[in-house]
Amino acid sequence: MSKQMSHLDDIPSTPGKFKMEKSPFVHNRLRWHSSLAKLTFWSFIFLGLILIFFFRSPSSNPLPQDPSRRSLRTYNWGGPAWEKRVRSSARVRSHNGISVLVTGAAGFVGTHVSAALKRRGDGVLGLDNFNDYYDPSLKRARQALLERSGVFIVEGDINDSALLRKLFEVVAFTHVMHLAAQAGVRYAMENPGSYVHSNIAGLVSLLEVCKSANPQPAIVWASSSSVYGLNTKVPFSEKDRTDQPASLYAATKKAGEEIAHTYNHIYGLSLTGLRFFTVYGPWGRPDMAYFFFTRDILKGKSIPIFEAANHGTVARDFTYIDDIVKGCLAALDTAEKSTGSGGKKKGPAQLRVYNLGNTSPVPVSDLVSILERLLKVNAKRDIMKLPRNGDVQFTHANISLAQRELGYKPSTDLQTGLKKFVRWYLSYYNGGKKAAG
Ligand SMILES: O=C(O)[C@H]1O[C@H](OP(=O)(O)OP(=O)(O)OC[C@H]2O[C@@H](n3ccc(=O)[nH]c3=O)[C@H](O)[C@@H]2O)[C@H](O)[C@@H](O)[C@@H]1O
Repeated sequence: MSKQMSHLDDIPSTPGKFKMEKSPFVHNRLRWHSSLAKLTFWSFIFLGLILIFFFRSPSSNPLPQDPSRRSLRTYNWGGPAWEKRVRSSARVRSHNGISVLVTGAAGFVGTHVSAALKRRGDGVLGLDNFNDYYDPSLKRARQALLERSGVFIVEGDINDSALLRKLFEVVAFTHVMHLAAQAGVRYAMENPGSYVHSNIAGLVSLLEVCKSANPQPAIVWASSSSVYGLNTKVPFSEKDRTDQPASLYAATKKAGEEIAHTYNHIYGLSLTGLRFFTVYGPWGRPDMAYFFFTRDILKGKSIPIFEAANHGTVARDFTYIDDIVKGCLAALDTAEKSTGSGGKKKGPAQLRVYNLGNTSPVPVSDLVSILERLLKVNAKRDIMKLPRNGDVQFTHANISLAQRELGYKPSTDLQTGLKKFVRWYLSYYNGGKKAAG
């Protein structure tokens, strides 16, 4: 940049005057024209560089988020070959199987749910925008994994109504497993717009298309334990208040639950919200504490461990991915049909919300101790005050409703689950030699 500036500095700001002093009139005119051409030329170069800098800048930021730019991204979809792949991926291969559109299929939970559905013979089509909230190469690796088991992931955004309508034209999905979202509690302060874009506008865009589809699908979607916000009564029950969210992320998930109510009420869509409690496991999300603690312990880097006021314990009801997958499949299997058609409600439809947690909260410092034992490395603990940017002190799920109605019964404790995570982590990142994103 400074080099270009120096070129610009060479060009006099009043070229005519400058040359008048040194040359006869004709020469002056010629030199004036050539200087003007030079000025124009370098101005274009300068402008070009600014544009290149502007468009390239997101990739140099580890968490580049401009949701509007994301939605401007164009995706290639359509055409006979593409439709054939869509149909084949969504084809049901077992007796009584269902055909499911899984949004966020290249995400952590989306990948595991898609693989599980495919394994039992259901039709599965994925949808994902492969955004760069965290290392997209991990999403590509999950995509490759799913591709090997016959699941095609369509590349596109849930805000693209034309694409969603096309998918429903090609396949009469019986169910939608909606897992596409802007996740993460603390990041909401950095990029609030991305939460509104994905968790509110994206949800409405999807429900609009679902309500007009014929037949309407039943929808199961990811809400969050964070809707319990600042509640102090534990364990958290579905009957408890959810009107004091501590982060914008939580507020958008809470808004999602209200939006679900509206679409159920007006259009007869069958809707089930699942409040996930800090899901972890192999192929997990690098923005989550257990994941980047592992990376940083291995690197010998210190890790920030949050502590509440007066050395109060910060704890989470960490829930292993396989238990969550079982809960998701049970929610799909028990979902009743939507009752509307052609955008019109024909009768009351099912509206449900369930906690999917582990029912045994673990302090974050104990999580670190387990990781130290599994990695055989001592962590450099940096005890910090719990930041007031969305974090809550603890979460703890009451799961009796999910137990009763979904047969949900989590069976993996944190020690066992983290062992599986660490084994995956070490093999995926080549024994820690390759850096995690
Ligand atoms: O259960 C949920 O609803 C939410 O669970 C997680 O949110 P969170 O529980 O905050 O998960 P992490 O960011 O992995 O944090 C886990 C624990 O580690 C603590 N932590 C986090 C980051 C850090 O640097 N240090 C630290 O001690 C947090 O306070 C928290 O107690 C997910 O990131 C959300 O997307 C999800 O919706």
